[in-house]
Amino acid sequence: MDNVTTTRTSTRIAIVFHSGFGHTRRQAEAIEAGVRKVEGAEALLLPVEEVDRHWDDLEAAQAIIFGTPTYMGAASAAFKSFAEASSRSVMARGYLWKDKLAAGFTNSGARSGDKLATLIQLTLFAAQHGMHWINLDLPPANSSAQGSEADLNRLGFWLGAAAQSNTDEGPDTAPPESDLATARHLGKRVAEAALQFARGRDAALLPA
Ligand SMILES: Cc1cc2nc3c(=O)[nH]c(=O)nc-3n(C[C@H](O)[C@H](O)[C@H](O)COP(=O)(O)O)c2cc1C
Repeated sequence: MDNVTTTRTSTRIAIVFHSGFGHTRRQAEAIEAGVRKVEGAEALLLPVEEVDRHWDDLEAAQAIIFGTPTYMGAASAAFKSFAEASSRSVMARGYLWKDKLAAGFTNSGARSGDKLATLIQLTLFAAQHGMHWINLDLPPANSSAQGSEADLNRLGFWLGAAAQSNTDEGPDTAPPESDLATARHLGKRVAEAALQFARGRDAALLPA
């Protein structure tokens, strides 16, 4: 049974992710929920294990949001495998992702957990494909006496959405709601930007 879900509308946002134990999948599903909030946006939730049957669907997307757990201070081996496969299936066939929008998210056991290294890795991956990176656009929170664990962007990242899952909790309770809300924010932001780009491109193609 195919594990891919889609919602039908016009501008497609693909979410390509790996999750070894289900925590990063929760974050990916929150990103998808954020995309679905935007009228005119279509979400494609795609585990890296199924990418081989969906390269064409990725080519048809206006934006691709990349997600991976942070393992050993970097993207997981399964995500890296997908990234390397894109060299043959996307770059070598004519830089098929050039000028698409890109964004990223990661989840780990520790609060920092060296997640920034993973987000930078995702940014470089997108840049190698000639994509335009969309950042998180949320002020860093939980950094004052008034702050709390319930704050959006409680972990204080700028480059993408971060989540932290206690290592003794399963994906039913981790990551916490604040990190899922942060992920929903990123999904919505990317979908809005993708619609702006798509409409701008359409307008630019009209005769003057
Ligand atoms: C091989 C391995 C390496 C890990 N390395 C890190 C790490 O560098 N930093 C960290 O904070 N957590 C690390 N963790 C913890 C995971 O990031 C954490 O359990 C995460 O929630 C797993 O997400 P998943 O359920 O989507 O696989 C590691 C876990 C594994 C299995």
